Formats: sequence, structure tokens, C-alpha cells
Amino acid sequence: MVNHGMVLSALGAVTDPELHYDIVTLNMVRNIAIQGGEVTVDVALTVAGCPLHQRIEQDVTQAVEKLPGVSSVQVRLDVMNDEERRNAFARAFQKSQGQKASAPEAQRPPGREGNLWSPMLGESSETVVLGIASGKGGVGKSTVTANLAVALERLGFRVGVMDMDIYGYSQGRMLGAHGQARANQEQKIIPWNAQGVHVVSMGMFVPDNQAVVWRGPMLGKMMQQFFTDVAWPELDYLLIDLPPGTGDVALDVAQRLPKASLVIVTTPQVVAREVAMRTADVAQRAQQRVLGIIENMSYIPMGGGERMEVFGRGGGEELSKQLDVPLLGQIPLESSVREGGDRGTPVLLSAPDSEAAITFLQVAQKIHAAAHA
Ligand SMILES: Nc1ncnc2c1ncn2[C@@H]1O[C@H](COP(=O)(O)OP(=O)(O)OP(=O)(O)O)[C@@H](O)[C@H]1O
Repeated sequence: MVNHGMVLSALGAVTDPELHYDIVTLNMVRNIAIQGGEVTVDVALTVAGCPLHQRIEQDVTQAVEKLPGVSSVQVRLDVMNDEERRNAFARAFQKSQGQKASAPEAQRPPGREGNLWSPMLGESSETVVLGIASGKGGVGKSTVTANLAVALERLGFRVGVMDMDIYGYSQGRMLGAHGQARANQEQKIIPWNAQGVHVVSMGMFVPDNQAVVWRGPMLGKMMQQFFTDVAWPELDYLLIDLPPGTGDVALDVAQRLPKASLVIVTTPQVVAREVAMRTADVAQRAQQRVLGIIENMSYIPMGGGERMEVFGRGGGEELSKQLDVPLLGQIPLESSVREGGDRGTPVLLSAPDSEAAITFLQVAQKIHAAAHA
């Protein structure tokens, strides 16, 4: 005869596809009712309209129907309230940090209130903190970060870039900054000043182009140090170039920088959009604001308004509709963008009249409007 404990332990093997932890740990199982061989499981999703609800429903059914004595399984889906959702994300975060529960205070991630790594992260701070995320690698997230930073600087704002793409760090090269880290009298790291933008990157700490070996938990440690150990000047915008990745990265940022908004970079390709969707989905479920979508490599300008759409079309627009956030712009694929990045003179400075440069400026304006709406 099947009992409550057997069902619960079977459900312990069902994982939330994005948070990567089991639905029991995440408190997603609200109730289990058993009548003879008929089992009913009430599952609370983290957010209404969760695109992965069918998968969860299917996994729960499969896990429970295998148990001896089970004749039928009914899964009833509901949605968590705000507090339940916060707890679920906190649990996922604690798990992702392993032993962190007993870590010293300074290493704990800041909560929504107090214990912030930097006054920049406080609710009352005027600094807009934007994580630039992508999901899939190679879509041009770092290029977009560097150009947006320069565009915002050109618009008259004080801009910082934190290169958190730890093993793919490239902001120094793209913005034309180099040299080892220097410290001020208080032993705080002085950011590079490149093209008027203040930059901190892993590239300051490793000899030329050496590879960095790192594991997931390092992201948090590095981010903490990049906030606490750097002599950041007053900033209007801090852009964080995030490593590519889906759930774990978005979750990390949501937990550590609840004030930050995300800008998602994708390409017109369906596969890039789908991966970006997963990143955005986790961010939204963690109640982190997604400011908008930037579609990169959208088309090659052929002159006379003609466009060649090498990577297909519609990825950015589709994603913005799915997430109900604005499409901030479509950046063309132009050799001047790549050359600018390789030479350390972003296209906005090396070819200011190019279509890409003009689009970056427009996107920066839209970001400013959206961030202050
Ligand atoms: N709009 C564009 N036009 C031409 N080349 C581009 C454009 N955007 C990016 N690139 C080029 O594509 C390559 C990948 O870009 P980038 O390094 O910015 O991607 P990424 O998403 O940050 O990659 P990763 O996720 O691996 O860090 C670079 O060589 C860059 O110069």
C-alpha cells in the first residue's frame, strides 16, 4: 500500500528544471492526498504561466506512478504567493552555496535589506545597476556591454563596467584598457579608466591572456570583491557583464543584487532566443526586473535600406513578447563592430556614423528612459 512518506521521497527526485533543486526542498509540494491507489499531488509553481509547468507535471506523474500500489496520479498545479516564492529562491540559493549557511557574515549574500556590499546597491542609491546577460555564449553580450557603456558615457553619464565574465573576460581588450591592478592608499583597487568608462575586470589580476580556472561559487566571491575592494567613483550606471549561463547565473544575481535589472542579449536565431528565455524566466521568477531585450547581429546593412538577415529574423521580438518587456534595439552585424572590439576602440568611437553606432546610442537612450520610468 502506498503511503505519504513513499510519495514524498519519490517527489524528492523531481527537480525544478530551472532552479535545479528538487521540488520538495523548494517547498513546491503543497499537499499529498492518498485514497486507496489514487494519489493527488498539489504542486505550487513559482510563477503563474511558468513555461515549464508541463514538464513538472509530467515528472511528478512519472515519479509517483512507479510506486507500488499506485493506480492513478493526479497533479494539481497552483502558484506560490510572494513569500513562498522568496523562500523557495532562498532555499535554492542556500543549496547552491553548499556550506555557506555557516559562512562568516561578510561572505553572506546581501538580503533585500541591509548588509549590502556597497552603498551603490542600496535602495536609496541613484546608481542604476544593470546586469547584461545572454544565456547562450557568443551572442555578443560583451560587445554590447562595452558599446552601451561608451554610449551612456557619451550621453553624459558616469559609467562603470564590472567584468564578471570571469573566464571569458574581455572588457579590457574591448575598451582598450590594460595593465595590472593598482591600489590606492586605502588599499582599494583603482578601476581602469578607458574611453571615459571605469572598468574592473579579472584581466587586471592575471598576466596577459592567461586562462582562469574557476568554479561556480567563485562568481559570488568575485562579485563581492569587485564591490567591496574597488574604489568606485560616484556612478550613474554600473553595467555588469555576466558570464553566459541560464538559471544559476540569473539566480545568483537575483539573490545578491536584488536591486539590479537585467538586459538580455540575444540573436535572431531560435536557439539563442530559447536559451535567453530560460535566463529571463528564472530572473522574473526571482522577481528581478528584466529591463528589455537587445537583439544583436540582427542583419547586415546592404545600403539603401536593404538588409541581409543572416541569422533569421524575429528572435528578439518574439522574446520581448513572451516576457512582456520592450525590445530595446536591433544591432546590425558590421565588421566595424568586431574591429572596434578587437582594437579597443568601440564602434561608437571608431565609426560613429555607422548604423551599429547609431543604434547603440538609441538603445542607451531607451535604457535610460526605461530605468527611470
Ligand atoms: N554586431 C556585431 N557585428 C559584428 N561582430 C560582432 C557583433 N557583435 C559581436 N561581434 C563579434 O562576435 C564575437 C563574439 O562577441 P562577444 O565576445 O561580445 O560575445 P559574448 O556573448 O560576450 O561571448 P561570451 O558569452 O563567450 O563571453 C566577437 O568577435 C565580436 O567582435
